[in-house]
Amino acid sequence: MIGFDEAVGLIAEQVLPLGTEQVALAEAAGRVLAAPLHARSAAPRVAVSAMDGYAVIDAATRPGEPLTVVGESRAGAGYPGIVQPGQAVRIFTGAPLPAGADRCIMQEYATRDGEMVRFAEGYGPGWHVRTAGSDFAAGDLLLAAGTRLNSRAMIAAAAADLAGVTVARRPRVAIIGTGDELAPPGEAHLRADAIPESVTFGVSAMVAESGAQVVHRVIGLDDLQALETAAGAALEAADLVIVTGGASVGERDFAKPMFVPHGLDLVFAKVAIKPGKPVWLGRATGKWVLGLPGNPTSAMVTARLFLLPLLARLQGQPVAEVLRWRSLPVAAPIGATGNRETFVRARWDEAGLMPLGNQDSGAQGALAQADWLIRCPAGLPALETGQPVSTLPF
Ligand SMILES: Nc1nc2c(c(=O)[nH]1)N[C@H]1C(S)=C(S)[C@@H](COP(=O)(O)OP(=O)(O)OC[C@H]3O[C@@H](n4cnc5c(N)ncnc54)[C@H](O)[C@@H]3O)O[C@H]1N2
Ligand code: MOO
Repeated sequence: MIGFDEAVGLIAEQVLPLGTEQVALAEAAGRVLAAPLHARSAAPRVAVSAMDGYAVIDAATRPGEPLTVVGESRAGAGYPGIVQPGQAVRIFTGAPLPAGADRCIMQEYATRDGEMVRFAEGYGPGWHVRTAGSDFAAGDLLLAAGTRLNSRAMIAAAAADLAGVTVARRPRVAIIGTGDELAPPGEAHLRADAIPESVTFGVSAMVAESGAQVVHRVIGLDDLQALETAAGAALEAADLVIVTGGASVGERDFAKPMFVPHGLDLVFAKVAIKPGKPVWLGRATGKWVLGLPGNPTSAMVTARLFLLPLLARLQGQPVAEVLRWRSLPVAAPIGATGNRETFVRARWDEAGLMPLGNQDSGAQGALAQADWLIRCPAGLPALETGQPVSTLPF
């Protein structure tokens, strides 16, 4: 059995990016950039107005003194002439500042009388001009390689005036849930001894949230021969196969045996953590195989701690991208930690970081509340309210 840091270290070291592809910007949301993204042109490309009002020459403008309005500048159609002393140009937010003008005065300060306009005292100190390149210059690095294109990053990528981007190939993921007791949600109540299959739903959601693609999802009975066949099909379809359940030591725990005929080569099996000790990682037919324990809370905690780093590496990101530990004060006492490093489930409420009352590794209801993990090293004495703990968003 190895420790948590050692297991993550093996993922960081051994899992390599899958490769890259070019995609249209419209298809790029959620993907990870595989190359740095530089701006094609400056933003704004020319000086523009930040307000609706009038473009003027500051040195030739005084409160109360009328100016002649000689034209208009709209976003998309600037004023073609050069503003002269005694002149103003009607201008709108985002419109190019006319040549000659250096200031925009908000229309709230303007009194218009036919072709003439006058401004009230107090229109300063803002000049309301966004100078060319004040956001970024042509060639500026806007997004580093490894950045996930979230909603904010998509704005920057589009503003760079690029039609397409180079991104990491999306990992194809197959998920196999195992267990004779599992029934599709909605059908478990129809059969004695059945329970609703929940774990692959949570794992699929996590895969999708991390930019990968679930290409194959099956539930297998505890029958080794059938599971071996299912393993073969999953390995064929995917870059990563996740198998849930059957990770423990019972006679019907087939998660590892089902991959043995496919040449399973283990990277680690069992990690000294609670929950999730039976988690394991291996390779078969050149693909990655991650085994998660069947207990739903154990499955989701180990998915957070090992699946996300694995998917990050496959998409060219460092594991630190998804394991950003943050020190926060705990809002209630935590009992002493046993001999396994423990990841306590917590939620953020009005008092702050609150450990959940239900820490059962089979919990499903409490999982929905658990939006933080608290990392407690093995042998840690009991903690009092207010003590700092190492945390990770769950
Ligand atoms: N003698 C020992 N027993 C157990 C040990 C051990 O070291 N010695 N480890 C325990 C730990 S820790 C865990 S975690 C579990 C892991 O067990 P498995 O990965 O073999 O999981 P299963 O036995 O298949 O299932 C456990 C539990 O979870 C339910 N389950 C499984 N899959 C799903 C699913 N897709 N959706 C909903 N629920 C699922 C299953 O019905 C069981 O209740 O082993 C301990 N035992
Ligand atoms: O470690 Mo198991 O994951 O406690 O239930």
